[in-house]
Amino acid sequence: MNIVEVKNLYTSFDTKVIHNNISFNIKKNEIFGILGGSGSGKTVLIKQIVMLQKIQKGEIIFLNENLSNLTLKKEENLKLQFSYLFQFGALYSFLNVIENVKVILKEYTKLPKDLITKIALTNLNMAGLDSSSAYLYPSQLSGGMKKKVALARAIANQPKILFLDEPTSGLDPSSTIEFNHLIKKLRNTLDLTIIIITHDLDTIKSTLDRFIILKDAKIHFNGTLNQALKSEDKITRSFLTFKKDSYANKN
Ligand SMILES: Nc1ncnc2c1ncn2[C@@H]1O[C@H](COP(=O)(O)OP(=O)(O)OP(=O)(O)O)[C@@H](O)[C@H]1O
Repeated sequence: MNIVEVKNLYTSFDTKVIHNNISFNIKKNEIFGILGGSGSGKTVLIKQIVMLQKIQKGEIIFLNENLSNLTLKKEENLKLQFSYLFQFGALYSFLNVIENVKVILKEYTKLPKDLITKIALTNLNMAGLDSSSAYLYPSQLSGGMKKKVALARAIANQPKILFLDEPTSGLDPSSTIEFNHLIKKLRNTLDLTIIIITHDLDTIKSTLDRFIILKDAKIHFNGTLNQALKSEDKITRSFLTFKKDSYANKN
């Protein structure tokens, strides 16, 4: 089953074409990667799928709904089905960890306070944090812990789909590996479909089921890691190596 179908999507700003009739699908339960150099249109693409940016030409079918002709009610309904973790997914600095998670539960549910606290703690545990971190403030957390709190918040409203924009940026290699494990675990335990914008080699190699590479406003590659590893195309391969001057790392 397809969760997202992008059909002949065309996007331009002024005279610059960002997506030139691109088409691809994202399947249920996939961990799907969107790769591409800086400015290749990855964030715009995700923003169009999550209805934060207008579709200019072409179609996006999201959970069987055509985003170009949604009623307000359908749009509201769709928005309940996913979470979007922004690139610098900031926490509220004036709220402690558990309050940061509770914000979402208070907004989306009418559950009693003690149950909200229990659910928030469960979400924190699922995101790899134990209850001893629950009453710390963001300024007292490491970068990796902040990402986990943001992830706990993103899963609090029980989404079916999670969009992550460069979730491991700024993390050291071991925190990156830990975060990638967590993403896979969450996909399995919560039956999620996860869509990730990433440049991270560990994420590409260990976490993604399939990915696309955007280049020159087109889909340059669409396939699995194994298919990419067999490819002789230089650009595709540059996303699989750490070479300092590679296309993927020019950012
Ligand atoms: N609302 C907008 N108006 C005009 N131009 C825009 C708008 N949004 C994005 N762009 C331009 O579209 C291009 C693609 O932007 P986008 O943010 O999708 O790139 P990206 O692939 O996510 O890059 P990065 O990896 O650097 O985050 C960029 O040239 C950007 O300046």
